[in-house]
Amino acid sequence: MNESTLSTRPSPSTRLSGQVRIVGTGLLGGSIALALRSQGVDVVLADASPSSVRLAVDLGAGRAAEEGDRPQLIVVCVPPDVTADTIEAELLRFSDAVVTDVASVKLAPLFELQNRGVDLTRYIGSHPLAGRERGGTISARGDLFLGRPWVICRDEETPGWVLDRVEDLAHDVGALTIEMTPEAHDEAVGLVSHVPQIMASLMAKQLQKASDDAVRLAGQGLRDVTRIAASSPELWIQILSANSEAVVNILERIQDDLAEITQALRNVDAPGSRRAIAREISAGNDGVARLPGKHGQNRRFASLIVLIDDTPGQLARLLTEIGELGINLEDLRLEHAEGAQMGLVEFSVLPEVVDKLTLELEKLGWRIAA
Ligand SMILES: NC(=O)C1=CN([C@@H]2O[C@H](COP(=O)(O)OP(=O)(O)OC[C@H]3O[C@@H](n4cnc5c(N)ncnc54)[C@H](O)[C@@H]3O)[C@@H](O)[C@H]2O)C=CC1
Ligand SMILES: O=C(O)C(=O)Cc1ccc(O)cc1
Repeated sequence: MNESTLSTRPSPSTRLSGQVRIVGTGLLGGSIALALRSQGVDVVLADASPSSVRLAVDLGAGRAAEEGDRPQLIVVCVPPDVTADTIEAELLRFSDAVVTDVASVKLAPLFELQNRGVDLTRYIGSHPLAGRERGGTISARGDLFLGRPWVICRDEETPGWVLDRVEDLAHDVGALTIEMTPEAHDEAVGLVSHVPQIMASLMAKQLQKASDDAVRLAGQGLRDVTRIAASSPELWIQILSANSEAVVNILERIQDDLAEITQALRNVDAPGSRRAIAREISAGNDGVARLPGKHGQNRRFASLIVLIDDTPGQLARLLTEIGELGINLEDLRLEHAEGAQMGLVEFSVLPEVVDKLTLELEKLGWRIAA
């Protein structure tokens, strides 16, 4: 698709009605832009790098920003260390637009803006918990946010209409909104995103000097725990230094566990050693069972997650349409994030029909999460 073929008529279920300006057209900005364009939203693109904008336009992510644009919503998708500057500049330049950002840390940019005395009435920080280990416009994907959590950090002073616009953005790209304070957000992502990055990098670092024979034996377990080790050091130095307190607290707890298991393994036959090792592994079993989507997983079946709007009759319509396709469902689980305007329906089906079901449901206009 190119500029001339872009439709600017939103599809009927789309909530945003006006123009959206994306500042920073890399992985996150490009992905948000592609998702909004697929819903028919008018998207304008800006980036410090003109070639990044041109590539995003070529990929069908919108049109280049120009004088006279009147965005109703601006989404700042630049690296964390220039996020506050960019938010301030956008609030000044567009005096009636709502501004949000997607930086992986929420307190540091907020403090920077507050210290400068910027009026933050039209700003809400947010963070989609969706990404990839590779940045850049070329890695952008319109389905990146389907079924993923999108944290919104409002405060008591945030007007309802400002909150609505950011919730509409998350809804239109297929994400599930979760309200949190910036403090709670930074502590939570320390655990679910920032420390996992360090653990993946440290494990992958061990492979640097491993023999070719050892590396050749690598199976899925190693791949699972090291995938995000391919992430950009430039981005992560910014994220980790902006959330160092939360990260250090967790690293210290892990250090204690590492010391315990190392000690037990040093002397496996000492009384209590085996019990200590089993306790660590079994605590890990309990932890992994808490991850959403990990309950009662049945490996005999393939699973498929469909997003439904939180309106009466949606689930019934979905089930009827699957019935009409003649596909048998083995199991069904409905997840409804509190406060979200969407539900996730997870189906279990025989592995040989999952591709057909995905294809047919997409043809019927349903949104399928990755
Ligand atoms: N990479 C990931 O998986 C995720 C990243 N984030 C957050 O999203 C933000 C963007 O990250 P990515 O898209 O991964 O990075 P990226 O490197 O793919 O894209 C960043 C873009 O911002 C542009 N840029 C840099 N400084 C700028 C400035 N002053 N003004 C305008 N444009 C500027 C760059 O040219 C680049 O195109 C970061 O704040 C990051 O913390 C959030 C969720 C996931
Ligand atoms: O690739 C993945 O699975 C990630 O989890 C990427 C990621 C990186 C940074 C974020 O703030 C959120 C998500």
